[in-house]
Amino acid sequence: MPLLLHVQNLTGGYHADHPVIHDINLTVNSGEIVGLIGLNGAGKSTILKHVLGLLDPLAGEIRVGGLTAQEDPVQFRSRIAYIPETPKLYAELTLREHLELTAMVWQLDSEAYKNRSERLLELFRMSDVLDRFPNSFSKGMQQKVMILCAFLVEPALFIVDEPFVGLDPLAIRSLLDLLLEMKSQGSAILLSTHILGMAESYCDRFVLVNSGEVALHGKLDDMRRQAGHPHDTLDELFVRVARGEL
Ligand SMILES: Nc1ncnc2c1ncn2[C@@H]1O[C@H](COP(=O)(O)OP(=O)(O)OP(=O)(O)O)[C@@H](O)[C@H]1O
Repeated sequence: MPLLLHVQNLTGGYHADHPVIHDINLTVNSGEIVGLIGLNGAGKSTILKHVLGLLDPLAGEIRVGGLTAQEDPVQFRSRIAYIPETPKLYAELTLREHLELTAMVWQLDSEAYKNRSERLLELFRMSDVLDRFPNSFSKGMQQKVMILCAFLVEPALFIVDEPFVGLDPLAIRSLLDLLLEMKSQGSAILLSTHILGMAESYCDRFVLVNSGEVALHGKLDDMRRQAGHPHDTLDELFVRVARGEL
């Protein structure tokens, strides 16, 4: 499996004199879902912001398909679609215009746009609100706009930050099915979530961060071995790390 995302010795944060993540190493291969998990404030979103190129590393390096954001910001960014924790929408654009703008920026051809958008709108039951403005949408519907835009692009790398909050069970199922579909088509997916049962079922590997550092990583069995608790669930390992037992 080709290496898609390579984060090497990343130290970073919001102020040069106050790093909040330290010496982070993680990889995501093509065709793989990696779960990024940790307590509130552990540093997950900060890692994701660095991967997206929204923050500059204080030390270390991030490569997507072999390229850093500094070498070629446009190419770097074009390989990534991001589903943020909180929907970020344009109040003055309808759902249709959000989709059209996304297609334009990512230079989708009209056939791919038509096929993908029709399927996604139907899957997430949003066809009827195509010409409405998102500020009239519920929170879950707003989250769906972000999801539709990301899956429209079908990028090499998906960055997904706590996407399940506010979604109804049908939408959660559709999102998980789509992530599995993208994975089988060769996309790499880095998924941050607090829903550990879901992470355990869907992720191939994990990176468990605690206080800005990687505490455990690998497949569930690797982490059990690192922790010395061969029968733990992901949830039990998480609690041990959070309590400072490991
Ligand atoms: N915009 C910001 N400016 C300064 N510090 C920040 C900012 N955002 C987050 N932090 C700090 O960075 C640290 C890591 O926060 P981060 O948002 O990465 O955690 P998280 O693991 O994503 O948490 P959560 O599960 O609550 O989303 C925390 O100490 C937080 O206070």
